[in-house]
Amino acid sequence: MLASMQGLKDLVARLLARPDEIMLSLGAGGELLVARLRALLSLLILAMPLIAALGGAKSSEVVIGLALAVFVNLMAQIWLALARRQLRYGWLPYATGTYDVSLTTLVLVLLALGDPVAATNSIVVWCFYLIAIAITALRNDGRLTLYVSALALLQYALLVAVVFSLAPHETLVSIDYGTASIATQVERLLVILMMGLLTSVIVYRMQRLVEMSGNDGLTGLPNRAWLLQGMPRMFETIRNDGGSLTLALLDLDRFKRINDEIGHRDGDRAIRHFVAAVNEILQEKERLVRIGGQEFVVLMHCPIGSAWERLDRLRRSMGDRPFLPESGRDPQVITFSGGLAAFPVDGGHVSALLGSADRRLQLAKRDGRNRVVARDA
Ligand SMILES: Nc1nc2c(ncn2[C@@H]2O[C@H](COP(=O)(O)OP(=O)(O)OP(=O)(O)O)[C@@H](O)[C@H]2O)c(=O)[nH]1
Repeated sequence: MLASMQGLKDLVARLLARPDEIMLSLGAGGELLVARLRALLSLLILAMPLIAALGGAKSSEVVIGLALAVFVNLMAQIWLALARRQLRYGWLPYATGTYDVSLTTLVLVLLALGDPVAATNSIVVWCFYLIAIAITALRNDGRLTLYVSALALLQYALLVAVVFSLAPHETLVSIDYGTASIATQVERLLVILMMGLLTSVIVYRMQRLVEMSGNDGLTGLPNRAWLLQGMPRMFETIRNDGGSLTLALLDLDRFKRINDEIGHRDGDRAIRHFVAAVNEILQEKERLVRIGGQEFVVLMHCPIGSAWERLDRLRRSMGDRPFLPESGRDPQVITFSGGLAAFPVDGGHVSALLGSADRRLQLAKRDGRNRVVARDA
């Protein structure tokens, strides 16, 4: 019971939180997918007034239908152009979500002008509320799903209230659409609510999976997958806003020997001991990433000279904080070697920067380990 309450609290907290950069970047990809889908579906809408004309609809209805279809296509192209700019516009998913829901309401209002029951009993148009909510799952943002669901509930409830209070009682029976009943409308509102809750759970689950695939189980640190996804964005921010970035590649020295001496379990704890020490020197927005067994990357927002000074100070301090194995074996001093590379001087993309840092790490190892190298020999 306590565990399920905790799970629920976690779900709500996560849905209301701002997604991190990786999640937002995946969401921007989802926004582009939605925009492409919308553009494709809008083309199909163009065919509807033409089919209606062939079926003998009134010319005024065909003209209104055609004008609406052209408007929908124009908007779809505008949303597509904006979505192509990826993360540039944080408000875009909210604008497109509002548009999708409001367009559905608008079409229902237009239907209501001809036949009030069409607004309350139409199945096809009403389903677009559910589609608008479902496609928010592709944006990886719980706040967006909650917002679009609440908007759909509110707009549809208002529409129904207006139809029932303004339309004369005898018009609430239609040959084409049947009878408008309050009970059916309450059911429809419940279905919208259920779709909102279901989509929220899908977003929560997707966020958890993305997080798990980008995190290391032993230390909880981001992993190589996270690094490869997150770094291009970090480069872009530095190119646009300025600032310094130094990548440090750190590798524990002779860790095989330490493992042999204290055992694998204590070896794991020694890795966490090292991670805690590095975390202490990190400043805001700097990240430590575990890219391999005993290999780590530190992303530091400072010039390479100060990065070297900070890491070398850490290296020297490791002797003052030996690791105490649980097995009762002798305390172990954990040392590391490091290679540093500055963006963009030593590399303008991930593999070039990692390559420069690795070259310098190998120099540190070759020169006896327990040292940090920031220049090629
Ligand atoms: N306990 C533990 N050991 C690990 C983990 N990942 C890698 N290792 C060990 O780390 C050791 C790395 O050994 P090597 O690559 O030979 O390097 P090294 O002994 O550190 O020597 P140098 O890097 O040359 O200083 C291996 O014995 C791995 O088993 C882990 O998650 N836990």
